[in-house]
Amino acid sequence: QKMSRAAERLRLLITHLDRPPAAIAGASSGALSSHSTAAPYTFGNNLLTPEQRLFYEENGFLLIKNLVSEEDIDRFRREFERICRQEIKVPGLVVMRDVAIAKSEFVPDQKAVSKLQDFQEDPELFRYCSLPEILKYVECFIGPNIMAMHTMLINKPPDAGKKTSRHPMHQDLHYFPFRPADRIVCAWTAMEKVSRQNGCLVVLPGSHKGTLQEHDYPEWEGGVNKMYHGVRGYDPQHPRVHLEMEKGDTVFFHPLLIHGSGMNQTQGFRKAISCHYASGDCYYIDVKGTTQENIEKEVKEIAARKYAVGDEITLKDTWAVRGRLVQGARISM
Ligand SMILES: CCCCCCCCCCCCCCCCC(=O)SCCNC(=O)CCNC(=O)[C@H](O)C(C)(C)COP(=O)(O)OP(=O)(O)OC[C@H]1O[C@@H](n2cnc3c(N)ncnc32)[C@H](O)[C@@H]1OP(=O)(O)O
Ligand SMILES: Nc1ncnc2c1ncn2[C@@H]1O[C@H](COP(=O)(O)OP(=O)(O)OP(=O)(O)O)[C@@H](O)[C@H]1O
Ligand SMILES: O=C(O)CCC(=O)C(=O)O
Ligand SMILES: [Fe+2]
Ligand SMILES: [Mg+2]
Repeated sequence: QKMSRAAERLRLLITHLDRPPAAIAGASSGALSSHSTAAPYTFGNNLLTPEQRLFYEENGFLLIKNLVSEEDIDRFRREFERICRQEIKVPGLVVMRDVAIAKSEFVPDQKAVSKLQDFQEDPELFRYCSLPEILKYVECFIGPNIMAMHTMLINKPPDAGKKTSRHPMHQDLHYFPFRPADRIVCAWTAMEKVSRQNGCLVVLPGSHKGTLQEHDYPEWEGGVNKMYHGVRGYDPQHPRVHLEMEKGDTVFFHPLLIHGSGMNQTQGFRKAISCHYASGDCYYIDVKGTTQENIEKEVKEIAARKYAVGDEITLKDTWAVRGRLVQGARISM
C-alpha cells in the first residue's frame, strides 16, 4: 500500500520518539497490536493529524476545540438542573456537595451540587458518552471496542473561602482497577468558558509516561472533599499547563496524566461533563497489596453504606456494574 503524505510525516515524527512499547502484556485483543511501538498511545486511523498524534504521545492530552455543539450542552445543562431540583430520580446517581457546604450549619439546603457521578442511567446525560464526535476521537486512543466506565458532571462551586473547591493533583488510574492504562482515556468537555479564574484543569505535560504514584489526602488547612486524593509528594514547582477552554471544547487525556483544578474564584458554578472510557478488551486487576488499596477501602465503605452490601463486594464489582458498552464489543470488562 502506498503511504499517504500524512502517514509518511508521522513516520518521520515518530522516529524521534524513543519510548519503548507500552506494557500491554496480558491484554487479549488483536486490536492492541495495531499500535506502532514508536507511538504506543495512539492508533493511526486517519482522524488525528500527525501533529495531534505526536502531541498526545508526548504530552498525554489533546485539546479539540469546539467539538460538542451548544445545543447538546444546553440540553445537558437543563437535565442537570432538573436533577438538582429533584424532578427526576436516577438509579445509581451519586450527588456530591462540596465539603465546605456539606459540613456547614449555615447553608443547609442550598442547591450547591458540586458533582454528579454515575449518570449512566440518565438517557439525556448519557447521550454525551455516545456522541459520535467524541467516540471517533476516543477510538484513536483506545481502539474500536469502547466501554463508558465512569461519568461525571462537575459543577465546581464558587469557593466558600476555604479553598475546598480545588481538586488536588492526581492520576485518575488511582481509582480504576482495570488495565492496561493505555487503553483508558478521559473525555472532558467544558460546558462554558473555563479559565484560571473559575478553576480550569491544570495538567503536568508528559506525566503520563510515568507510573501510578501513591495517593493520599493532601494536608489542606481548609479541609478536602471525600475521595479527593492527591499524589503524595506533589512538587508545586513542576511545570504546569492551565487548560483554558471555551464552551464545547473537549480535552482527551491519559489516566496517568497528573492533573487537578484550581479554586473557583468567581461567583458562578463552573460546569464540565466527562466520561472515562476503557477498551472492551481491558481486564480487571486485584488491587490488594498495591497503592490502590486505600481507595478500594473507601469505595467499599461507601457502597456498604449506600447499598447495604457486605465485604464480598470488590472494587472490580463496583466498576463492572457501572460500565456500559457504547461501541464494538464487551470482551473482558
Ligand atoms: C455500585 C457501587 C458504587 C459505589 C459508588 C462510590 C463512588 C465511587 C467513586 C469512584 C470515583 C472515581 C473517580 C475517578 C475520577 C477522580 C475523581 O473524581 S476523585 C473524586 C471522587 N470523589 C467522589 O467521588 C466523592 C463521591 N461522593 C460521594 O460518594 C458522596 O457525595 C459522599 C461524600 C459519600 C456523601 O454522600 P451522602 O452520603 O449522600 O451525603 P450525606 O448523607 O449528606 O453525608 C454523609 C457524610 O459525609 C459527609 N460529606 C458529605 N459530602 C462530603 C464531601 N464532599 N467531603 C467530605 N465529606 C462529605 C457529610 O458531612 C456527612 O458526614 P457526617 O460526619 O456523617 O455528618
Ligand atoms: N499540596 C498540593 N497537593 C496536591 N495538589 C495541589 C497542592 N497544592 C495545589 N495543588 C493543586 O494544584 C493545582 C493548582 O492550584 P492552585 O489554585 O494553587 O493554583 P492555580 O489556580 O493554578 O494558580 P493561581 O491561583 O495562581 O491562578 C490544583 O489542582 C490544586 O488543587
Ligand atoms: O475539576 C474538574 O473538573 C476535574 C476533576 C477531576 O479531575 C476528576 O474528577 O477526576
Ligand atoms: Fe481527574
Ligand atoms: Mg488558584
